[in-house]
Amino acid sequence: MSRQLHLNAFVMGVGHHEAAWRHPRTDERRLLDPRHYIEVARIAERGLLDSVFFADVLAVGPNVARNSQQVFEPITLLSAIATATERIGLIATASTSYNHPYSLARAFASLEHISGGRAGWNVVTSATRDEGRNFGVDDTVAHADRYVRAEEFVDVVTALWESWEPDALRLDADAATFAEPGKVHTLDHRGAHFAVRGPLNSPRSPQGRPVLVQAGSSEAGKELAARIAEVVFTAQRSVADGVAFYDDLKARARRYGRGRDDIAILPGVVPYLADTEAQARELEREFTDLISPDYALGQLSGFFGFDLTGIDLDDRLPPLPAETDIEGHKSRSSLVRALALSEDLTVRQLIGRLGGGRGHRTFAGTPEQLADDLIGWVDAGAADGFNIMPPYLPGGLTDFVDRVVPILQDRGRFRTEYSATTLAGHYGLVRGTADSGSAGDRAPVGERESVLVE
Ligand SMILES: Cc1cc2nc3c(=O)[nH]c(=O)nc-3n(C[C@H](O)[C@H](O)[C@H](O)COP(=O)(O)O)c2cc1C
Repeated sequence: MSRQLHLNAFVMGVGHHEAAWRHPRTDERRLLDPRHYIEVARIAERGLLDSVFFADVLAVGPNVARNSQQVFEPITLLSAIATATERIGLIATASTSYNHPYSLARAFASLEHISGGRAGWNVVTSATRDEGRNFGVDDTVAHADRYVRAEEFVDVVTALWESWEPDALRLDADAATFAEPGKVHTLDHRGAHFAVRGPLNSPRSPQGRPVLVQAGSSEAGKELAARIAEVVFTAQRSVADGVAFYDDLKARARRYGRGRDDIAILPGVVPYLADTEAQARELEREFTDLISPDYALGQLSGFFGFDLTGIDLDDRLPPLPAETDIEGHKSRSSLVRALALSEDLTVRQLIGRLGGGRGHRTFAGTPEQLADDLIGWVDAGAADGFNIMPPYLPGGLTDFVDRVVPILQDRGRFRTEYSATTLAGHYGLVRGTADSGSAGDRAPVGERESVLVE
């Protein structure tokens, strides 16, 4: 049977295009309205998508005057969405650089319980200097150091999630037994960055633990993904690049003893859909025309850690730091540079091309053409599915769900009903919840001094 696609809706404000909030197809007042995000998640659920996903950055974006900002903290927002949806997976971004594993493990465990096993964590290391400055860090933290901390952070969080054995919770009021102490374990973790005793003050969750997602494509990012990620978001612009990334990541995962189906790889795509290709291109142009160059140059400067504001828009990019010298978004800086060089773009043309998805691939065409394209990528071995990034919301997602999903279904490439209740189930992840972890080696709570719980 042909491979089924996995589809995630990447939700950003009133759309991914940086000028979406200024386009008549959106209502910018809805940016601050939780009902907008609930509506978007319900549209995605109506389309039987695997999940919705929210990104997060811990600082105001490059130009607060010129661009709409992400206003809600994702776990908080997804907790509201969880109560208004039934089946769709809920993926939140959270930083390993500016959080603590215990509190983050607890927040995600709460989302797990609130949603009935639909939570996922997009693990990011927070690449920008402005984020550090909000947490007492003045200088950019070295890329390698961020990933070393991330590796330990994820291990501690995972161990906390697994600190309760699946059947530890008894809830037996007659026997006055809330939980079986012998099945709730400490970690006694002492590492380079964290000392965490555990256990987590939240029982094992419905899907065992949240799904781990990763989206960094540098060497260190791919290594982390290969070891721990179950879903990978990535920005690949051509089938050839997609195949190279896909094969590389699956081969790395094999070295960690993981199978090909243990990781779903989802490149991003920003779809402009219309009845004809010409109309779709015209729609894309309408958005491009609304770009504010001063905002776009701020964002471009952020990718390279190099001030490009004030550059002549009709010039080519000046010589820029190499990926090896960039401590921020390594992989995205390489992608943007390659795009500019390969097509000999002026800065004006480059920011036009980046406006829709910050370097992610854009697609302008008919629903049929997009369905063909997506299936083509999967059949070429470049993807297991896609991160759908509507340029405007909710309309861009409605069009995808109403016009592209049915074509994928007719071709037998997408589910016609949910067969699972958990996020891991939607992605077909086989994980041994009952036997995962080596909790048995750790000290049961009953053998420790008692903790006064208030
Ligand atoms: C689809 C997608 C979503 C991302 N979302 C976030 C995000 O919400 N917050 C963030 O700090 N980085 C985000 N990133 C960036 C990566 O997680 C990573 O930090 C960045 O690519 C730099 O990592 P690298 O140097 O390993 O490539 C995202 C990347 C992709 C492809």
